[in-house]
Amino acid sequence: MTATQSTAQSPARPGSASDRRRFVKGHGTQNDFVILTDPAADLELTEPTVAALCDRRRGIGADGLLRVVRSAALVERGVLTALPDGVGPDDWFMDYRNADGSIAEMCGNGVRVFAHHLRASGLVADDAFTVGSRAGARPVIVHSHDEVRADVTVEMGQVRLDGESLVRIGDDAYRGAMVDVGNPHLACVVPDMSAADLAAVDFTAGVEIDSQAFPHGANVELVTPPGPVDERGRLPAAMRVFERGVGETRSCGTGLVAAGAAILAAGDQSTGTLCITVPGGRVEVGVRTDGSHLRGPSMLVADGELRAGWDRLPD
Ligand SMILES: N[C@@H](CCC[C@H](N)C(=O)O)C(=O)O
Repeated sequence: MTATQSTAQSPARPGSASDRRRFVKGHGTQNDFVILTDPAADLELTEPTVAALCDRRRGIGADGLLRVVRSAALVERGVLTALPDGVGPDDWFMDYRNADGSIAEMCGNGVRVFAHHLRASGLVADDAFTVGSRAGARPVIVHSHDEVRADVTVEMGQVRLDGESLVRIGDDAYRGAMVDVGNPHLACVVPDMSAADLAAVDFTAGVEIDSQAFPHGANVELVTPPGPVDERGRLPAAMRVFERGVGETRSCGTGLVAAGAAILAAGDQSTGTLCITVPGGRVEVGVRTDGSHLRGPSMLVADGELRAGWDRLPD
């Protein structure tokens, strides 16, 4: 990862190359991220570099990378051609990359962890603020936080359902709703599927979507039909996810919202609140006619510093 001139031997000063090698590791319901704070977009995040950093053997290991950067800096550096809808030049921008190095428009769990990091590091002093993403502005509320834990709601924007498609997983085919939550999803509510059936699905048998329906790929969710509403009026369900650019992850925030919308649509409803369990925990999803929200935990588990030249292969 090149960050202008290396200052490997000098002490860290704000904005120095050494600062830009500092990272935080965090997760939202075990969807895990490496966070790099790079306000002026000095880092050159190439696909191979991000993939190496997210690799669980060669690098730190994560489902994705979150670069913390000022929105205006991404435009100045040509990473973005223009500010996305509703994003101001001074907003902190979540520059999200999947573990394979590819860019994705949005990451719901990522926004929770990103907001927690901004708040815990003092980069933001309020509990309510806006995070920029390629899918547009994402307002957040940090209900509570300390250095390690937070409870965060993200306003996830409009959910769009647009027809149906199929996915093959091994020898089985599942039909699902094509859902746009800023990024593409195929959310399959599988009739009669129990939580035990869901746990037994083998994603390693191969996951094949229709590339004509999803020319840019898609994230795939398998979801149980909902149970009876809980004491807070929320529909409970369980979900597993196979993410574009990553593989199976233990949670996916945009996928949870897509699953929520698909569950409601399967019951001929377009609005409602759900409590969805994933392998990494549980979150609340709300779908309204004018938007949606995701509420759940964030954990920041470690701070560290990459060594200069970490990404150079041995001779
Ligand atoms: N884990 C994320 C989604 C990350 C992006 C996704 N893999 C894609 O390529 O669209 C989430 O929490 O939403």
